[in-house]
Amino acid sequence: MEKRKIIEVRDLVKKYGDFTAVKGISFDVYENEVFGLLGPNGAGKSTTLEIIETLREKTSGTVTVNGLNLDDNPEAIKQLIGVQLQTSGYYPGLNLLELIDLFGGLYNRKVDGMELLKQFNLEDKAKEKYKSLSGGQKQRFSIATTLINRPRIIFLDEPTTGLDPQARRNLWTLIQQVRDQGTTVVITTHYMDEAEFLCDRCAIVDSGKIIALDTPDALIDQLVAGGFERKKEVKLANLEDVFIHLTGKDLREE
Ligand SMILES: Nc1ncnc2c1ncn2[C@@H]1O[C@H](COP(=O)(O)OP(=O)(O)OP(=O)(O)O)[C@@H](O)[C@H]1O
Repeated sequence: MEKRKIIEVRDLVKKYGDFTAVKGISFDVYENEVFGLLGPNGAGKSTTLEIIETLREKTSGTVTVNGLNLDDNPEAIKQLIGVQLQTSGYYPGLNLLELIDLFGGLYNRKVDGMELLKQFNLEDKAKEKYKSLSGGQKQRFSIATTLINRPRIIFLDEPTTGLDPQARRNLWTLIQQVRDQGTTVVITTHYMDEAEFLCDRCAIVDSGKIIALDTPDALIDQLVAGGFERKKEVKLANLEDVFIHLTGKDLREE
């Protein structure tokens, strides 16, 4: 079956003064996939994401979201997307349920806050304040809030930075569940293990250009077909496997 394009980016350029951060990139995101923008610090991932999210002006190029041109329909695009709010938006006096109600009100949506918290394993924290949560819980809450306006697409900028291995794996599973329930997910990351596990397709961005774009498997196969071999013998497990084996898969933060 032909996959439907939900985001189309063509020849996107972003200049900050004399510096060109994004140098004419083009890519499509298909409906219902996890699409990753991978790259080192400063590659232009966040800039690209923020332009599609209507949060940053582009210099040139075309962005289309669900058939809507970004130049003509930014407000309509905002209705279709879910973005992670800055933590400064989490009023310190409110608990998680109250925050969800507040955000729902901003979007003019009635939200079942408890159900949303349950989906992200946070039901026990409903009456807690954001600042009392662990790092993993904060990230889970932040991702939960992207779903409040029932968006078609959510954008997650480095969602697992700073989390321990259990919390990262837990978050990967939750992100896949969000996709499986029908939401397209666009993430940025510079963790290749994360991209390999989580992304259906990914674009590797370097110095403002896309230098490769495919499924993780296809990218690896292309490298191997070109004669690449790892110098070291591949071990059957790595140090993270040892860590998870010894400390268990369960989240520790509760
Ligand atoms: N407001 C700005 N003014 C000037 N330069 C900027 C601005 N925002 C970003 N840049 C520069 O543009 C380049 C791309 O930044 P961007 O944040 O998009 O990269 P990134 O790939 O998301 O990196 P990171 O992983 O570090 O977040 C960097 O060199 C950055 O210094």
